[in-house]
Amino acid sequence: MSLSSRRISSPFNPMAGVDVEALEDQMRIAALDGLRGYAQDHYGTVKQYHETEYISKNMAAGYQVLREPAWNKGTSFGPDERVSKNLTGLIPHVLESLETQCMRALRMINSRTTNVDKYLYLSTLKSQNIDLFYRLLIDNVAQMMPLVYTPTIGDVCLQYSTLYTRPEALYISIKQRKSIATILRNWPYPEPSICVVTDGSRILGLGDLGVNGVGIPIGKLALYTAAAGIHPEKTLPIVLDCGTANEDNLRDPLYLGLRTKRVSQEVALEFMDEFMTAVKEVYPNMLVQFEDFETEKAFLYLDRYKKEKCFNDDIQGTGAVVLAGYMGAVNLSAVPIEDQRLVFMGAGSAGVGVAKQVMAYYTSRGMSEKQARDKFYLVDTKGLVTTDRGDNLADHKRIFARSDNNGHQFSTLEAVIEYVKPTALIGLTATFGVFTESVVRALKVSVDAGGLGRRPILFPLSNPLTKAECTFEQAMTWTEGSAIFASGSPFSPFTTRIGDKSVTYYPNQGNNVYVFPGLGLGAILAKASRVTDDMVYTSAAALSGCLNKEEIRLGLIYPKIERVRDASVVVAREVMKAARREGVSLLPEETWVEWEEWGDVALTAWIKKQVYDPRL
Ligand SMILES: NC(=O)C1=CN([C@@H]2O[C@H](COP(=O)(O)OP(=O)(O)OC[C@H]3O[C@@H](n4cnc5c(N)ncnc54)[C@H](O)[C@@H]3O)[C@@H](O)[C@H]2O)C=CC1
Ligand SMILES: CC(=O)C(=O)O
Ligand SMILES: [Mg+2]
Repeated sequence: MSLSSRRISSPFNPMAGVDVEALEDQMRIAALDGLRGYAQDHYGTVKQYHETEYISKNMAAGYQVLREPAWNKGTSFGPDERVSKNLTGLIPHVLESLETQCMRALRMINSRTTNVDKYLYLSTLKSQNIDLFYRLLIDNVAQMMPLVYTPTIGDVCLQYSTLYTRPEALYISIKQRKSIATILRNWPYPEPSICVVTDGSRILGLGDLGVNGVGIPIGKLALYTAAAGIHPEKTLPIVLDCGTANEDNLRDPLYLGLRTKRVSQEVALEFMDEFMTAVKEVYPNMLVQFEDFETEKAFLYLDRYKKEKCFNDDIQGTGAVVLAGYMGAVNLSAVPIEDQRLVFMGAGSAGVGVAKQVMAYYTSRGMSEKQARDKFYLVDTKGLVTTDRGDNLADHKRIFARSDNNGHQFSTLEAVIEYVKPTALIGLTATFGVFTESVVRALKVSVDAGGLGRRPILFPLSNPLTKAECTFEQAMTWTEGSAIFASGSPFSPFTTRIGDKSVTYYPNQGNNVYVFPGLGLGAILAKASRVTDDMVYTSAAALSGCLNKEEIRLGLIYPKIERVRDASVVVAREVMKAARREGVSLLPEETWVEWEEWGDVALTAWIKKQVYDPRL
């Protein structure tokens, strides 16, 4: 037996044959078990002895400046600042531009072999130098966004118990429900403008991840800053810990959340009421984005708090972004909008949210609600959603339940396609591969039957990539390149040979990142007292008009991701105007009168002046 295994081999030793390392591991865990519990293991109020004090940037000096990520400029501190802040000698003598620092960071990222490692590097950078992190993200958004957001963030959430090194959010456990206001006040940056909150119950398509879902609010808020320029100090990620149904997490000794089953919906609702009350008390102007709550809670909270300053990204943000893409796709498809028949695979928060937005578009074009609803066929795990299917339909599905099926039920997607002959297929199931070859080919056949040159709309929108209903390559291969394609997470372009020619197809990313940053920015800048349906709808219409000539030439339906910041400004501007129309903007009337005189160009310029754009 090798010495290095540290297995005790002497026959006289009572520990003979014992693997010491394994034993030490067990002992470590046992020791931890003794400690394991919660800092505050009761439901009482936490006493706070003093208010959080915000240190002023101008007062800080030396190491304190370098350690505060919002103040640290690394090697870009100029000579005067180095003197006034006592930094001389604490950093290398060289003076570098932000761009040079970005080059170093890029080189580091490119040297890492896994995406999670790249994420970890970026996350460390964010905790050291916020301006550098955001400059890098903004200038390299196509490369960085998949690292800080879907798909990598999905892996990060799955491994969060192990990857955790430092807090980046507020963690509010249901055990601390009497202290929510105190916890909110402990956030180190004053007066946040926007929070993204989840209870981790449906993280992307990965299910219930409990507090490990916190990566999603962190990632979404990084995009609020990168894609819309909301100042990073004004963003607040929050995870509400209500327990989890995730057995892997419950078993993992490193899991950071409550080690209990998820509390009942009734208790979760009381907790949510307390949370929303505390938010109103502590940060009355803060916009709340609900994110990745499981279906029933998502709809319930959106309805319950509709008079508050909040919106649900999965229902409304996704609805708006897919509507925007659909508007463009209809034009490319050569199928008149009246002839479009849409099959939705997945009838949850996103599926129904999208169907409702598209329906609003139809009714805005003069169709009656019934005529509009007739265009939609929703499918869930039990098949086509019908009024007489025999199960107890969840409330959110009822509006789209078909009653024209003459008693027939359709339990598979193939059967639905055969029956409906759709022109568009939208996937929001969180299930990889449900758009099989036969499904996609059947979609193409039903579209081809309508006439030459018609193109199917195919949106496998589930996240992350491991949950996509089909890949881009599959979509292009099975439709001979004719599908108008959008996916939730980014696919690479696909190049193939047709005869002796090489042809490259370009995918679209149909992700709510094209909407929520601009919607949030618009609501904040307009000082909207709430987010109305019209503001959400307007965000879709605004986004659909954002394509430039090159994007139109390439047959895209969304702006390239490199232009997401331009799109967000347009979305924000139109959302602001919608807030005014709807009477929810609390800006003084004179301001609006002035803007109306100036027009869109001036309002756009004003928005651009308000936003964060790290340049030293
Ligand atoms: N691209 C984007 O911007 C967005 C994408 N999503 C993605 O959409 C997916 C679903 O999200 P939610 O609607 O919030 O989840 P959900 O849990 O509310 O809904 C899922 C729906 O899919 C159905 N379903 C599941 N497996 C199925 C199968 N094999 N066949 C037919 N139906 C099936 C369920 O019955 C349910 O109706 C997730 O993967 C999420 O990441 C969500 C929001 C935005
Ligand atoms: C993109 C997003 O919000 C989701 O997949 O849940
Ligand atoms: Mg989401």
